[in-house]
Amino acid sequence: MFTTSTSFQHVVVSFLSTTAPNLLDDTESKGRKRMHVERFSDKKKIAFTRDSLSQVLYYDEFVKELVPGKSKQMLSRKKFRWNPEAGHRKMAIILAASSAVLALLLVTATMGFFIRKNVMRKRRERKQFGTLLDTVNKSKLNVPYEILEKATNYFNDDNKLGQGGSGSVYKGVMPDGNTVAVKRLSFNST
Ligand SMILES: Nc1ncnc2c1ncn2[C@@H]1O[C@H](COP(=O)(O)OP(=O)(O)OP(=O)(O)O)[C@@H](O)[C@H]1O
Repeated sequence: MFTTSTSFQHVVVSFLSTTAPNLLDDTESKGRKRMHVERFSDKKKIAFTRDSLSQVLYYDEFVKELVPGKSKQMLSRKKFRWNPEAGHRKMAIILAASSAVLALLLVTATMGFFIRKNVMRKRRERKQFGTLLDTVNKSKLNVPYEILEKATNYFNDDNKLGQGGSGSVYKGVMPDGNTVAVKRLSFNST
């Protein structure tokens, strides 16, 4: 059922369901409770069409947007004020607020993730470096450079055993009498 009243101030609609737009059909509305609805923001223009109303009814907020009027009315023909824009505005505010909160949560979580990852990596590197340093310090091969110089006769060419990709290899005799091969690393800056 969908008609305008004689004063052309109100639109009479069948109040059937907040979720089923198809119930606006004339056949379906027969014998159902009726009420007056008027536009809150623009009473003079009866701008409702069957389409726009059915769209509005489709929203769950429809009932919440209906505010009881003040004048004397029959129970079955209650007058309501309805601001169709209010629902959208409220929805827009809720959407904006939830999006902002969600975005903030996302940014915080992402930052937290990367900070934690960085801290864990540094802790791991420190641990690994510590282990490496320990190994080198405790190793018997941790020999002072001066001893290697003496052992190889100051990296004399006569002691050279060969040439590798990262340096020359020299024969050396350690203070304890052991013969060793010493690689003298050469760093190329180019
Ligand atoms: N223990 C050793 N005893 C005798 N000669 C050695 C010894 N180690 C290396 N050499 C000699 O030094 C040369 C270069 O050895 P090196 O291990 O440096 O080769 P490389 O694998 O090419 O080096 P790099 O690892 O720097 O690329 C060898 O070809 C060999 O002649």
